[in-house]
This record gives sequence, structure tokens and C-alpha cells, in this order.
Amino acid sequence: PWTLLEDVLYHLDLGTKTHNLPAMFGDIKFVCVGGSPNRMRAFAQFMQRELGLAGAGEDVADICAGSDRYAMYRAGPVLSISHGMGIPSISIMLHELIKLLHHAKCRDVTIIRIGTSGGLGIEAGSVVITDTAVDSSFQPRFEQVVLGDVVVRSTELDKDLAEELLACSRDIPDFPTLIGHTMCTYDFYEGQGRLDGALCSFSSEKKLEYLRRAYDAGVRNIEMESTAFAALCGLCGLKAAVVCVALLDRLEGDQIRASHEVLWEYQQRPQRLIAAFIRKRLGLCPTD
Ligand SMILES: O=P(O)(O)O[C@H]1O[C@H](CO)[C@@H](O)[C@H]1O
Ligand SMILES: O=c1cc[nH]c(=O)[nH]1
Repeated sequence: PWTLLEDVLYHLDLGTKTHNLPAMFGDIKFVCVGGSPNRMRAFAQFMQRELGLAGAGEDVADICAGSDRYAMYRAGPVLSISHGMGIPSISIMLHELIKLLHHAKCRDVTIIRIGTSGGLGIEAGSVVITDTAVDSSFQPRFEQVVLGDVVVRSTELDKDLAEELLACSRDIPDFPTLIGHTMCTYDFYEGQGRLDGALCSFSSEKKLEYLRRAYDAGVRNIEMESTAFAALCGLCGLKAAVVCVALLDRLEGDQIRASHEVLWEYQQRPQRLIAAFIRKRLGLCPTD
């Protein structure tokens, strides 16, 4: 229905009557999303430098400045957008982003979530490329309530894209990168088996038993958006990947104690991997 008249992308502060979306976005080939607005601004600035674009080193403008929900930046063919925390927040952004790409007549777009996560049985600072996003019962499904009914959607991600990203990681030897399942939860505390929330209804033994079962099911990290991201992008025909750094090993603890400097450097790891991937796709040599 939204193809007929005007389409207002309310949370992005963009629209088909107010903006020339094909002129603004028609040449976008890569969309990168992540929770934090600052991370996504830093990523756009990093991509400007990596792609040798004019204006590199200068500030980048927030395309969604009229909305205080999400931030959006571009660097050449790369769009960088924040999505906030959790499934409801990323779902709203993705609905409007996917319509934006449709209105702008974008073709062959690859979309990647560059995020943070809690690792499972892996060293802090490791980067996990998701092969399958699973729910808190380790199933590859996303359940969405539609008109009062639970609709179950597949969370399959593009396997070739995951392998292509793993191949790119071999050129970046200074941190470990692996492929594994990513568990997506509705909460950071009890929902991820943490003992350090305001509420905790289980023992330390039960927590470890659950996390070990997750590990045995192939889960290597835990975050809060991947199932919805995989389901929505998959149904709308976008090739999608999820690449998250682990901020800690959840088998060793719950609190994130690393310094701001260490956490900022960890956040850059998925960005460096994706920059190498985009450069390779664009035919730029590693030394260009
Ligand atoms: O680092 P980002 O991309 O925000 O993602 C992770 O961090 C948040 C929790 O701290 C959750 O949204 C989780 O998915
Ligand atoms: O443990 C963690 C760390 C980051 N993000 C999460 O969702 N969980």
C-alpha cells in the first residue's frame, strides 16, 4: 500500500515526498548497522578514510538529524545506521530502512550488523561471524506476534557471505575470528543468564548449566538483535551477515570490566573486518 501515495519513514525523518530518495541513496551497496550512534558515526568516518573519499577526516553529517531515534551516515556506497538496543528497536529501524532501499531503487545491497556481544567459551576480543542466529532455546527461529498470533520465521543467514567474511579475516591476524551460532535474547540480564541484574531467579550452577548447553548447541556468542535482523532481511531478500566482537567470556563472569579504551578498540574489530571486506568487494588492493 505504501508504494501508491506518500510514504513517511517517521523514525528516520525521511519520506518519499520530502526527499529524493533515489538521488540520496540509489548508489548504496553496503549497509552497516549497530546499536550505538557513536559507533556508527565512527564507522562512517573510518570508511571515508578506507575508501580514500574526499572529506576524509572531517565530520560526517547525520542524515536522520531531524529524528532523535536513530543516526545515519554515509561514506561513498556505504550507509551506516544505528539501531538501538533490542529486537523492537532494530525491527522498527529495519522496516523503514528496507522501504528506503526499495524507494531509492537500490540493487544488490549487502547488509551487515557490526555489534558487541558476550562470548561463550571464547577469548574476550574475539570476533564471531554468525552462521545461524538462534533463540534462547537454541532454535533457528524468530517468533513475532502478528494480529495476536505467533508467527515463526526462519533466521537463516547467507552462508557464502559468512565464508567470504571469514576469508577476509585471515588478512587481519591481530585478533581471533571464528564462525558460530549467535544466541539472541530479549534481555541483557536474566535473559542472558546473568547473576548481576536487579533481579535474579536462578543459581550460579543453573546459569552455568544453561550456558554450557548453549555452547554444546554451537552458540559462541550472545546478543540481542540477530534473530529479528536475520528474519526480516531474509524475508525481504537482502543478503545479510552478523559480525560481533565478544566483550567478555560469559563462562568466566557477567560484568564487563574492561576499560573504555579496551572496549573501544574491541568495537573497532568488526569494523576493520568489514572495511577489508568492502575494499575487497570494490576491488581496492590492501595497500591502496
Ligand atoms: O553493541 P550492540 O550492537 O549495541 O549490541 C549489543 O549490545 C547491547 C547490549 O549491551 C545489545 O543491543 C546487544 O545486542
Ligand atoms: O554480554 C553481552 C555483551 C554485549 N551485548 C550483549 O547482549 N551481551
